[in-house]
Amino acid sequence: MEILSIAAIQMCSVHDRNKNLNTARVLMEKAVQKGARLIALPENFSFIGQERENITFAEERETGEIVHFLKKFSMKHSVAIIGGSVPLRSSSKAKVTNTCLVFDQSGVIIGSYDKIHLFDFHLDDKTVYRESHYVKHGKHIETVKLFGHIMGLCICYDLRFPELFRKLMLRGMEVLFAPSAFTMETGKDHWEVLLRARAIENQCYVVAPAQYGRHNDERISYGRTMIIDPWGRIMAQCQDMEDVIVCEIDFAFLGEVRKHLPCLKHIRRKLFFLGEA
Ligand SMILES: O=C(O)CNC(=O)[C@H](CS)NC(=O)CCC(=O)C(=O)O
Repeated sequence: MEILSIAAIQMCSVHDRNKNLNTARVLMEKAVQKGARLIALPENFSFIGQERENITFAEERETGEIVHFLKKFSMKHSVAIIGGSVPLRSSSKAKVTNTCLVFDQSGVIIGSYDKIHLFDFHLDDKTVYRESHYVKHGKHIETVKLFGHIMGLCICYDLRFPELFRKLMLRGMEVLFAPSAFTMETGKDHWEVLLRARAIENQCYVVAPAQYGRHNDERISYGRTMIIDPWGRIMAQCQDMEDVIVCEIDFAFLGEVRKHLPCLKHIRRKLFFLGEA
């Protein structure tokens, strides 16, 4: 299939899980009405509260409540879902994994990615993030095949580590998904630049569903959910509110970009230790 309609959803998730799931459902239904065959949700769409509470809500990969919600939606509407991220139980009681689950059009989990780089950030005494205190580092990169095309996965803070995307590209990535919750402080200067750089240097589509707005007294996310083409142009961008965008991803265009500007063929793999994908 050369053209694929993909939706990216922007939410302002809060402490109330039912409310978040309802919002997600309404926005995902809008995406279906607009013709999307694949829907991507933001990081931690089901819950944003105190960091540690993620441990309380962590669920099992196959049987959890959120997992069930996504599976049911996928089956009902025959759409594939990139499930933003959800906290899943890990081998350690004190830590969860920050995991992106991928469902095919029939609701089957066909892949998952555990966030590798964790956001430990000290802006000032009011703004401190210590993700590694309650999340276990992921250890593997992940690509999945949907609609005959290769999709790469990352989450939020991962965007700052370009070696991850080189590896994904060498595995054949055509679309990168980057479910996120960038902070207002960093997002205003870095978000768009990081995403467009990833698209330009790997000549792939980038779909970046984000959290937007004030979640609680301490926390504001930057938003600006966007979909970017392999030439680095922004195809669509959410308004500053809960919103959904849908774009037609054109794999023939991706082929044209790679043919006319063959920089991926000019990589000096040995010099930069990029032998194995
Ligand atoms: O913990 C939650 O509830 C949701 N998860 C997040 O907000 C995560 C971990 S704290 N945020 C980021 O990775 C922001 C990265 C970022 O803003 C940057 O790289 O500048």
